[in-house]
Amino acid sequence: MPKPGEERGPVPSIYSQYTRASSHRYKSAKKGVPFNVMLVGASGLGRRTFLNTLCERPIVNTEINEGENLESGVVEPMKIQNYTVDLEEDGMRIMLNVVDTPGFGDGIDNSDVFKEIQDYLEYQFDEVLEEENRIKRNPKFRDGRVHILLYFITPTGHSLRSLDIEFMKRLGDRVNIIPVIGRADSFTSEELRKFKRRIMQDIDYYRIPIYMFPSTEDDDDETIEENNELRSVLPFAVVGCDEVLEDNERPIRARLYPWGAVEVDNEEHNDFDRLRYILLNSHLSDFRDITNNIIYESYRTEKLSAEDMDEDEDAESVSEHADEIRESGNGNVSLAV
Ligand SMILES: Nc1nc2c(ncn2[C@@H]2O[C@H](COP(=O)(O)OP(=O)(O)OP(=O)(O)O)[C@@H](O)[C@H]2O)c(=O)[nH]1
Repeated sequence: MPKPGEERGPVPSIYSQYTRASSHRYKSAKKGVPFNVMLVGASGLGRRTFLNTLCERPIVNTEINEGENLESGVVEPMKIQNYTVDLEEDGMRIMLNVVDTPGFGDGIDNSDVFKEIQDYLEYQFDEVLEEENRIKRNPKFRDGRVHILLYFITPTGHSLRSLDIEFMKRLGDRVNIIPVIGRADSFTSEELRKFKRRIMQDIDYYRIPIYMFPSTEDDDDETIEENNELRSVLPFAVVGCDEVLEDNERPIRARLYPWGAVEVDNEEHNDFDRLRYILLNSHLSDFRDITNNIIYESYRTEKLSAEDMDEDEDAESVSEHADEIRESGNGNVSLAV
């Protein structure tokens, strides 16, 4: 078996079926595009600060520390919290719904937490499936399918933890996952480069199906080049900050340290700006299309085939039962199925 970092074949991926179904950007800007993002990661990695930074307003009060009970040894169960906010990006209205998961990974056994998130994702698919099967559609139906899950990796400088590997492996075929290094200002440039490389080696070695900026045959050179470039940035190293500083009359979002400032929107300091752009602008339609055309479709096929199989098994056992009765000499059989 090859070691992490050694060459392996391509990761079997849901994205191999991907053909870009729509144009790169939504032009129907006025109506608004619903976009659902999930944030998952251990406590204290800056998920909630990231949410405020992304939305450029205080959506969640980061003064309240969701993970504060950890220090006293009390492990609170994970919560699933929704935040909705209307954003405007480049003339396009985005109805953003962010699903946060405070308490993720705080326990010793996290299998219940994985299941809870999986159930949440699948419940959204089931809701759509039910809606599609209705004779009369509900005009107010809200599609809650999660288009992208940002998975926050702890900035250890080592490799992925088994929690990260198990989680992303388990849910990679239910949602587009982008790994993100939280609190990335804890690294020097060289440390960050090595840490990123190590994580991508693990992702490759453990065959974790993350969103790898797939290109299709129909893509133009510019899109292919852009995707190649973004792939090389993975995982995105982000810094979050609620504070805005006025510097030479230009507002700057920065974390201030005795030795200097880390600017949130400065590409040389971290990848926040790039990630924000792909989420709310360049790749928003891809995330939605892949969710609808590949991930949801494969869930739907899986679910309907399982139901068909259950029905076939029921029918088979009824017919076997009927055969038994016939063989036992009672010819008048009437069975309710
Ligand atoms: N150094 C550094 N600290 C950060 C960053 N983002 C947030 N923090 C700080 O980290 C602490 C936790 O931030 P939160 O945003 O509440 O983290 P969380 O992941 O939501 O964690 P819980 O609230 O425990 O669920 C706060 O003190 C933040 O100010 C960052 O990019 N770099």
